[in-house]
Amino acid sequence: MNDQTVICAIATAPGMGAIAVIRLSGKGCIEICDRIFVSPSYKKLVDVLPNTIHFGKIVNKEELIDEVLISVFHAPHSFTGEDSIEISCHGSVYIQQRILQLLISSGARLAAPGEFTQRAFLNGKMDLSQAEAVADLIASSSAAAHKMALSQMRGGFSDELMKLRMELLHITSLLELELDFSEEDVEFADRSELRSIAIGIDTLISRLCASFSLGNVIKNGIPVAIVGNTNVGKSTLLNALLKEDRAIVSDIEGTTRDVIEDTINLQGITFRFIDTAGIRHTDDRVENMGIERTFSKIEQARIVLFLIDATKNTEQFLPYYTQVKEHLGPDTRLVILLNKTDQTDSADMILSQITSLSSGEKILPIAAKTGYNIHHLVDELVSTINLNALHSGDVIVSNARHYEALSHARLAIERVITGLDSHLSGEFVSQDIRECLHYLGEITGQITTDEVLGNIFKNFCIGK
Ligand SMILES: Nc1nc2c(c(=O)[nH]1)N(C=O)[C@@H](CNc1ccc(C(=O)N[C@@H](CCC(=O)O)C(=O)O)cc1)CN2
Ligand SMILES: Nc1nc2c(ncn2[C@@H]2O[C@H](COP(=O)(O)OP(=O)(O)OP(=O)(O)O)[C@@H](O)[C@H]2O)c(=O)[nH]1
Repeated sequence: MNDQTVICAIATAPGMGAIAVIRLSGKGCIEICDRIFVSPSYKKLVDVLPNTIHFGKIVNKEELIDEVLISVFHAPHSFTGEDSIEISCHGSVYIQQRILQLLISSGARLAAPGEFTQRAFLNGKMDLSQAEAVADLIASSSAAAHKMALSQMRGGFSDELMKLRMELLHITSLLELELDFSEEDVEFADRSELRSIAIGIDTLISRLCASFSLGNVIKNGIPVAIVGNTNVGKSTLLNALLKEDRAIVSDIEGTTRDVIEDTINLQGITFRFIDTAGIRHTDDRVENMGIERTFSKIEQARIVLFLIDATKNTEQFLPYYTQVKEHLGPDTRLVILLNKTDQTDSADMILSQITSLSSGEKILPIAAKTGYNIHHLVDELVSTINLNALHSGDVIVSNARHYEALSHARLAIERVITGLDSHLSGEFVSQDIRECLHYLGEITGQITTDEVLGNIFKNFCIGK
């Protein structure tokens, strides 16, 4: 089933750069390169030692295209597990395209997105969850996302799944022993021992499932809705937070800074700030639609920052506050920000009024314009997310596909437990164990279909 053809692609980012890397993989790729490569000693790449680098020129018959460095890898000791070549050329877009075309006319074909990593998976260099982590690693733009992807790529999750698999196989072997002697009506398997193993598995799977809520926000950013009247200082606050940010600033693909979403890395975590329309009572239909959207953003947020203007009286507060609270999810944190405190002498008074009107939420006096207390706000935002699991090296599930498979696996193991409790025949218990194994196997790719693989790798970059 494995496609053995030689694939090629530009591995570096599209566009001009100092140097570009073109990679090839598959049996015959070294011969293909020899057709367009001339080394100063006329030595052929097929004759060089693996894991060596060679200077020379890329030519199209008599025409010189570039001076390059070529690295040679022999199967199975390469990223893909196949014979592979990397050509480092000068990073001109023209040169990159010319070399790629020469390779194609010499017998290689253009790689599909993720095809190198897909081959690494098919050749047993990594399991599917590790291959997916390669894409996450490339996409990671915060310290937390980077750490999580790296741990998954290095097999942290795979090891955990392997442990679960061994335990499940252990139960099956005990049960199957019993089945073999079923007509003798012997219970080889100590059911209470089986039960305690199954409970241990259930606990592990449940912990992995629970980690997804953290993994998901680390990967996709923590949604923070900023609500408040027009002119309370929402944009100014975003700018102040941007200044606080000493790490990389990135925009979520497909949105622009001046629209409604800004992503900001704060202390190594990505936050997704969602600016919303002001809430007020109005008969204007269009405005009401905007307000409805604000409520739905509040519902989706993990943190809601409710801005109020300290230079105005507290009448602005209560109607909003009640409405915001009505739309708050069970795990959503509300923080009240009293802004523009630099512009008034009565900030303390407003603060105590609001404290008595509210019900125990954190209220922080700030001045977005001067930067006053913004570092406290940052600490507050960061402290909402408990990163202990990440720092202690626990496996964190960040992939929706894995989460779904784990949820199914959990249902299956829970059926195993109820089955054992109700003295169900070993045959049926075994079936649920096999189902649990099946779902775990979907994560690592031991059980997979071309369709699943296609869906995973089509989202990779070309050349990866
Ligand atoms: N130039 C270049 N840089 C790169 C990669 C690459 O393929 N090429 N990588 C790729 O995406 C990443 C590094 N990952 C790699 C993983 C394994 C092997 C490899 O050759 N493995 C062999 C040999 C291991 C060994 O010598 O011990 C193997 O697993 O058998 C290469 C790169 C990031 N940087
Ligand atoms: N003195 C003072 N002025 C502020 C502060 N924060 C914002 N402002 C001013 O308040 C005005 C409105 O600020 P914006 O950040 O545009 O407010 P906004 O909530 O984004 O407004 P809309 O986009 O209309 O919803 C601007 O003139 C800001 O300079 C602050 O902390 N102190």
